[in-house]
Amino acid sequence: MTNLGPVPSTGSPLVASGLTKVYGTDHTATHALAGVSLTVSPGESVAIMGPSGSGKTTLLHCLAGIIKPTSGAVSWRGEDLTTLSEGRRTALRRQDFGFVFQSGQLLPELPAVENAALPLMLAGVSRTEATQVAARWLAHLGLAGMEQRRPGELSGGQAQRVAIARALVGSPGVVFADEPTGALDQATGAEVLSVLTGAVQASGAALVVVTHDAGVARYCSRTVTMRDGRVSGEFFAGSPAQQAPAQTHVPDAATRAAMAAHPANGVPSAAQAATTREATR
Ligand SMILES: Nc1ncnc2c1ncn2[C@@H]1O[C@H](COP(=O)(O)OP(=O)(O)OP(=O)(O)O)[C@@H](O)[C@H]1O
Repeated sequence: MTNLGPVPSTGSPLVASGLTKVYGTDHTATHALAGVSLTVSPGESVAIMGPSGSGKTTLLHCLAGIIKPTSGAVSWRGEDLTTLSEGRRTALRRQDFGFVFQSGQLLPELPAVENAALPLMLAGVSRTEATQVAARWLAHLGLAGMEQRRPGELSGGQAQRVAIARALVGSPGVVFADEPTGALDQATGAEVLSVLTGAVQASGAALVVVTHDAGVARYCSRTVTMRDGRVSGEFFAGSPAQQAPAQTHVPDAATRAAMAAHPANGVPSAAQAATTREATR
């Protein structure tokens, strides 16, 4: 489980069906999800976009088993996350999923390599082995020589690379990223997205990324747009939205913005991503 290297994208998809989520009750009720069905296949990268309040983070949290939907199911490797106990969901999240958030997720007192190694140590891997694997991921992500730096001694982009390493050390089936570039300037954000998608692809995991950044479509195999708690559009890398098997066929503003940012030649390979990293260093 601790080898670093390409892993075949096999296994079962993550399947959400008929998700609804209502926060609060009666007059305070917010219908954050109003019936969302989504399948994330092994190895694919899905960007979730849409206006503020459209339900993107709520969807991500339901898919990842962080919160339970009000109704609907999330099927993963033969289990329905929505029916599991809190303890079992926590264990499954640690074992099968990786997470990258906007910022603030690293422990300030730990060096980069130990921050990246944490999921393995929590899973019972020895400190020596865990830090070796983490160091290999840090090197793969362009941070060789920075293993002993604490988060306060890293730039925002470097800190996000440590967070990406941490999300990947445990060989997760799915990596969930919520606004991973939200705290970064545009150039650094693009670089981090390139690193994130390239590394997740190299690991064989699937990626679900919530973002406001239309440029993210450049790096993902599929973009799903949301509005008012529903999927409002969907398109695939290299395909015009009109040809995609979308749930709604009229692309909304977020879809059009993402399409406009999409290059004609589709998703960059891991090698291209690495080239981008080299070029931007
Ligand atoms: N814990 C909560 N309690 C009550 N309402 C919530 C809670 N979390 C989210 N909401 C509401 O649910 C709706 C969807 O929120 P969500 O955070 O999923 O949207 P989003 O698309 O991710 O927004 P943003 O882009 O601003 O982060 C919003 O109206 C929000 O105010």
